[in-house]
Amino acid sequence: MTIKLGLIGGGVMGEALLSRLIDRGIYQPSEVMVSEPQPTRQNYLRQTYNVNVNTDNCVVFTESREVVLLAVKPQVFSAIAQELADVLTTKISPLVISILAGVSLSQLESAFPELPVIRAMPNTPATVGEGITALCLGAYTNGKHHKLAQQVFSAVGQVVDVSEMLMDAVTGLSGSGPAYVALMVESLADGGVAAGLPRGLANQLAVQTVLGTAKLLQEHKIHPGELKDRVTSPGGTTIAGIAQLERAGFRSALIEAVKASALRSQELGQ
Ligand SMILES: NC(=O)C1=CN([C@@H]2O[C@H](COP(=O)(O)OP(=O)(O)OC[C@H]3O[C@@H](n4cnc5c(N)ncnc54)[C@H](OP(=O)(O)O)[C@@H]3O)[C@@H](O)[C@H]2O)C=CC1
Ligand SMILES: O=C(O)[C@@H]1CCC=N1
Repeated sequence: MTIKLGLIGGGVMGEALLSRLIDRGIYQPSEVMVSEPQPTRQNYLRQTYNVNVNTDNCVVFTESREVVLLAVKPQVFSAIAQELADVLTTKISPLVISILAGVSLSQLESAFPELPVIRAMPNTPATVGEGITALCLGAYTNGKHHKLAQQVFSAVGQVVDVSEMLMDAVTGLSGSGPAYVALMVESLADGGVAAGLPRGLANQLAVQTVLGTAKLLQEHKIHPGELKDRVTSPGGTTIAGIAQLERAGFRSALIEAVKASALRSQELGQ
């Protein structure tokens, strides 16, 4: 069977994308080859997804006919680029898609000269098809490459095209954002426990509150401020809670978190 998708790095994000792409039938397991250094992880990926697994990134690259997805840490990017340098050819090349935080199109195009590359920033809700991925296209891509990337990432959620100057900000917001939301859910549940709720019920209330609020904002397309006003009765419970959040600098903390993450993304690309 021809390998269509090569995945270099089958960690958290690589697996999130892999699981959904296979589940949706975008790629058959036999059409996928993953490279991973650790034998335990290799066995896990082979057994869980029935995909081909290899330790040699060059084999994964040369065998892949459609897409090579780079999903390693940005810190190992140059080592991988050096490894692959010998097998690069402009004759038949897969589309290279990098999801590495901070690594720029110009760095990708220096590593893969004259090859079609796309810089993408997905997020972990991709695992359940509720991700959002920002794409920016390299100079050697064409409409077919763009369509292919859209097909891959629309299988795991929404897709937006952005100019590269926005990619660090996207990383700070939607790339890292699931961690901030998870922290908020955990804290809401802790608050519920502090107020006397059993842990299981507190977790359920916290998760569903965040999920339902997001769905309401999305489906009714209302401004978050308006929704806040709808919940806030005069002299009621919510305004007492909001006053406390404002005292603790809640909004500012989130703004600064997104800015710090965007800055770190910029640093990782230097
Ligand atoms: N996690 C997230 O929410 C998101 C991550 N990203 C980006 O995705 C990339 C991967 O992140 P994440 O999945 O969290 O990280 P992980 O560490 O979970 O995954 C990276 C994987 O690559 C493997 N690896 C290390 N060296 C090599 C190598 N030389 N060849 C092949 N595989 C190798 C690692 O193995 P080992 O552990 O043994 O070193 C690991 O399994 C990062 O660049 C990150 O910026 C983008 C969006 C969201
Ligand atoms: O924390 C990180 O660096 C990666 C990039 C976006 C989400 N996780």
